[in-house]
Amino acid sequence: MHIRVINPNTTAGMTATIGEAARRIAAPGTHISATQPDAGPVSIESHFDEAISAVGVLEEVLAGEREGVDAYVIACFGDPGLMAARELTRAPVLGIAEAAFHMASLISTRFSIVTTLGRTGIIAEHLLEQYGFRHHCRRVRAAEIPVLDLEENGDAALSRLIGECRRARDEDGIGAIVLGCGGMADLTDEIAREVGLPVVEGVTAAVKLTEALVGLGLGTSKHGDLAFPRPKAFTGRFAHLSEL
Ligand SMILES: NC(=O)NC1=NC(=O)NC1=O
Repeated sequence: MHIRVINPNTTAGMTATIGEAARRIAAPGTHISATQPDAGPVSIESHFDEAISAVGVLEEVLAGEREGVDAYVIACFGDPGLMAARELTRAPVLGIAEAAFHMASLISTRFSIVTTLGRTGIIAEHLLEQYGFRHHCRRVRAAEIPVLDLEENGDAALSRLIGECRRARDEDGIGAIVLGCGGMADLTDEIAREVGLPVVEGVTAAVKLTEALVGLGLGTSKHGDLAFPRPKAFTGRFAHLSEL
C-alpha cells in the first residue's frame, strides 16, 4: 500500500524527519511518500497559519488522487484541512492529533498533551472537544518552543520537552503522554526512556492506523457530509479547482 504523509508546513527538513519516522515503523509492503505544499507557512503556530496551510494540504491530496495513493496522513498537530481532505477521496485520511488521541486512549485512561507553543494549545483543546476526547486529556501543556526549534535547536528543544513531560508525569495523574507536533516524530523513544511513561506520537500512530484501515478495506465514507464536493466554478487563483 502507498501512504502519503503530508507535512502541511513548507520546511523540507521537517518533512524529511516526518518521512523517516513513518518509514521506520511502516509494515513491509507499505510505501511511504512524504510531501509538503509548494507554498505556505514554514511552520504552523496559529489559527492563521493553519488556515493558509489547509489549502496546500488539499492540493497534496488532489495530487495523491491522481497517483493512486491508498491513504493520507496530515502531519501537523492541528489536523489542518482534515474534513475537507476527507471529502476529496475514498481513501482513509487521518490527522496526527486525532490518531494520537485514539491511540493514547487505548493504552491509558488519562493522558496529557505536550505541544510547542502555549498559543497552539487552544487548537489542541478544540480538537479534543471535536473528536470526543476532552475527558481523556488531563492537561494540554506547552514546552514553549517555536516549531522550527525542533529542527534548528534540537538539543535545547528536546531538553525543554523532556522537562515538561516529566512535570506532566509527576503532576497530572496520567498514564501516557501525547506529543503535540509533527516535528517531534523522531523523539518518541528518547522521551519515553527519559520520562518512564508510554509516549504516543501522532505521525507513527497515524501510519499504523491507516495501515489497519486499508487492511480492513475501510476508507472515507462518501455517504453524507464527506461525499465528494458538488462541482462548481472556482475563480481567480483557484480556477483550476473547477475541474474537480
Ligand atoms: N502544535 C504544533 O506544533 N503544530 C505544528 N506546527 C507545525 O508546523 N507542525 C506541527 O505539527
